[in-house]
Amino acid sequence: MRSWWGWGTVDQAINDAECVRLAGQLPGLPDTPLPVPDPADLNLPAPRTHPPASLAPLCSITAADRASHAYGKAYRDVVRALHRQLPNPPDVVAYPRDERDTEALIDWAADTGVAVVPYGGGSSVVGGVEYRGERPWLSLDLSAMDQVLDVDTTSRAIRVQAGTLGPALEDQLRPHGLTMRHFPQSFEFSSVGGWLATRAGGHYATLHTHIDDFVESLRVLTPSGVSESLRVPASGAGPSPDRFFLGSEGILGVITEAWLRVRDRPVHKASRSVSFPSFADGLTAMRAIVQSGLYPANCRLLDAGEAALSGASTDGSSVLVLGFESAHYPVASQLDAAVDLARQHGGTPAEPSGEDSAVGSWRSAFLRMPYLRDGLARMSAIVETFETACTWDRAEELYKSVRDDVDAAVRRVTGSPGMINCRVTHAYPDGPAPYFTVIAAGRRGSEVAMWDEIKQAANESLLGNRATITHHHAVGRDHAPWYEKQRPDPFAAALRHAKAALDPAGVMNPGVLGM
Ligand SMILES: Cc1cc2nc3c(=O)[nH]c(=O)nc-3n(C[C@H](O)[C@H](O)[C@H](O)COP(=O)(O)OP(=O)(O)OC[C@H]3O[C@@H](n4cnc5c(N)ncnc54)[C@H](O)[C@@H]3O)c2cc1C
Repeated sequence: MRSWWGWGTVDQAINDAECVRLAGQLPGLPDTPLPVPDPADLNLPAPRTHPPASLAPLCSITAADRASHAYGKAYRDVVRALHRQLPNPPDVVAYPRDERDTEALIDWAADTGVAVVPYGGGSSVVGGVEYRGERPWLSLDLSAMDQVLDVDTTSRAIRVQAGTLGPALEDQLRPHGLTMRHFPQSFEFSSVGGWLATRAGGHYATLHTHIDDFVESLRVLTPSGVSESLRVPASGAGPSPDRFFLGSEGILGVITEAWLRVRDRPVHKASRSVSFPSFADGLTAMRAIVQSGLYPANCRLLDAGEAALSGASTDGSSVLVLGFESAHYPVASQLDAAVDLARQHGGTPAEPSGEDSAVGSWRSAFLRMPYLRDGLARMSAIVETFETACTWDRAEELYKSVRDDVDAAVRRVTGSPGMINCRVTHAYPDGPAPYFTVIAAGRRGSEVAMWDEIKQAANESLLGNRATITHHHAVGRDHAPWYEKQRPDPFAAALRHAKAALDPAGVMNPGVLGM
């Protein structure tokens, strides 16, 4: 059963004793975890609108449905839910079965001024699925639209419905020997439509990183009609309709289907980790590897704090995790070439022995991390991440300056030092995408305000360092003020006009992307 307030499934959540044990590692936290409220006890405000009888069978107004669709899965969402702060849950949650249902729901909303918030897996960490305005609102949950509808094995592409979650997608591709290999950390509980609407980043860390790279064609239901792009491998015909809707985060319409590129399942795999005396040495080695024409499937650099936290190293070194894979040819020689480059830049490779233990520790810690975050949140710790990208010439400076700025903010807000760790999750020939984790002791009842102040400092630091406000977490409502500062004005004006043309009643996800 899915957790209504936290990450993943209820059975995987950290139990009370484990929460207390985890919190023991961070001085200054309370002795007991926040209890998990039952949605039935939340006293949610009564729904302000009701769908017409023809749509009622698709809709729910139960406390469990409304509470579980009130927020995404950011730290501040989890904490607010634990503190029973749900003043503005959706008035109605709808589960359309197909595009026709979706269209009928949007028509009703546009006619009655109800805001529509598309909901895929609900894993947004930027306030993307949480409406903050005054209107009644509908959470449009696409989870019933979860089928791969066509498999073109000749061109190796699939037509898939937007509500399909990561595991259901891969399950439907497996019998064909195919895979998409787009693995965001949230893979298990995020959807194809959500990936497309937020320009998600998968953890195959070079070459095909963003979902953009997989798109052949999109079908989008806007309040003004359906937009379906021509399905071709590439096109130079004017501005791309697919690029226009990618990252639109539900403000222009609902992505209902997509044709996406897939590939043969890999059978050859090789991985190894390399340790470095400093993060700067690791960055130099990483740059050499991604500029060499080798394209590792995994190429991630953990700083000393991150490596220690995930168990990948205990001696203060930074660790580069490298992996190659192919469906068609052995990859050992590519791994050797990358390890050689790392060695030339001061790296010490781990002994090659089957599944490298640093690689294995990092991977299991990575998948377990969201559950640990929730356990720590129940103990009133502050645990959150943010991410960015910049060019290589500024990477080292960015790392230092963001860490210093966030460290100062943590000390100011909490009165004590926190842990600020970094990993580079994606690497391009022209720059890395650093991902920061902040862990600090919060004060019970003030956790969200404390985090918001730290996050504000982080965003200002990214802006000051000319790094993007987000590499793959999207803009949503939380990043909108900083996104607006980075977005060119003529482009903002064009987007505003486009939204007015496609969504004249202004009902589609108001507030997101600053629209
Ligand atoms: C623990 C954790 C780890 C994460 N790791 C990653 C990661 O590795 N990479 C990454 O990119 N992101 C990551 N995220 C963020 C999040 O998972 C992504 O933004 C993801 O793409 C959202 O997909 P979703 O289906 O959950 O979308 P939702 O959260 O349901 O929606 C996200 C936004 O897209 C809109 N939307 C959803 N579906 C549609 C649709 N069909 N049509 C139009 N608009 C739509 C929503 O209205 C909302 O604005 C992580 C989040 C968490 C909590």
